[in-house]
Amino acid sequence: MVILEANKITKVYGEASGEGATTALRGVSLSMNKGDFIAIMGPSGSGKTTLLNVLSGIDRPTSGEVMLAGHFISEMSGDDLALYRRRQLGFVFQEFNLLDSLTVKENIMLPMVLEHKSAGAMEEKVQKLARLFDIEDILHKYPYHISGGQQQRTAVSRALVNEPSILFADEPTGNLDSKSAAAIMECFEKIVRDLSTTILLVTHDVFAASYCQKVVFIKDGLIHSHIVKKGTRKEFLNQIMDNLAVLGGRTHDF
Ligand SMILES: Nc1ncnc2c1ncn2[C@@H]1O[C@H](COP(=O)(O)OP(=O)(O)OP(=O)(O)O)[C@@H](O)[C@H]1O
Repeated sequence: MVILEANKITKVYGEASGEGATTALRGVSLSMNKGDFIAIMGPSGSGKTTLLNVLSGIDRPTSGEVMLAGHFISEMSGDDLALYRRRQLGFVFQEFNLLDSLTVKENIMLPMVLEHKSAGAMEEKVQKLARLFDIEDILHKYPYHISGGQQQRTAVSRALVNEPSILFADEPTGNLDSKSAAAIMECFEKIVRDLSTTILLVTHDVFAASYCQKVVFIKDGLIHSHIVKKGTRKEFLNQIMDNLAVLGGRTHDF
């Protein structure tokens, strides 16, 4: 089942004919099926975040179409799109973006509260996600009393609470130590395997990308190449490094 279909996406920031115009995407096409787990990698400034923002309706393409779960989001009005994003899409960012005045449990429930779900349904959902992400013991705590890894696992639970068609993650391990990063990526693997969640993530982190099924490399606003995991995660990690070396740029650009 096709979840995401992007066709010849371009994105120009500023007046297209003006002096300050920047062409961030030059005709990107991408397709994802239910249960796909894909990372986008590329040098700094290659257009990764722009692509994620356009595919998820945070930003609009200059030209091209984006279809998400059967809807052409590039044609939706602002209000419809905002509602669609809230109901159908999940987001995780480098900054955990939790509300400090709410407990872990209340943070996770928030998207369900906005949808006026019943108390029983919310409780059941929170318990299920808390078990899955090993945060059952901290549900009553506030974000500033838990670790970065626990905050990100809370943020992922919140992103999944309304059962989104797809989860978009921009540098989800960017603020985490390697152990917490591994925990998050293992959570992603688990939800892809057990719940058939569809995940698209942007990352500089080769280790994080090695958990994905496929890595798409972009350079100068165009898809340069892609690789699909066939062997072990370690083998895939080495393959990703080789591809990044071919892509060019300094190692710390990735
Ligand atoms: N709001 C904006 N206005 C103008 N130009 C922008 C804007 N956002 C991004 N750009 C430009 O578009 C290009 C692609 O940027 P983008 O942030 O998508 O790259 P990236 O691959 O995510 O980079 P990084 O890895 O450094 O986060 C860059 O040249 C950037 O300077």
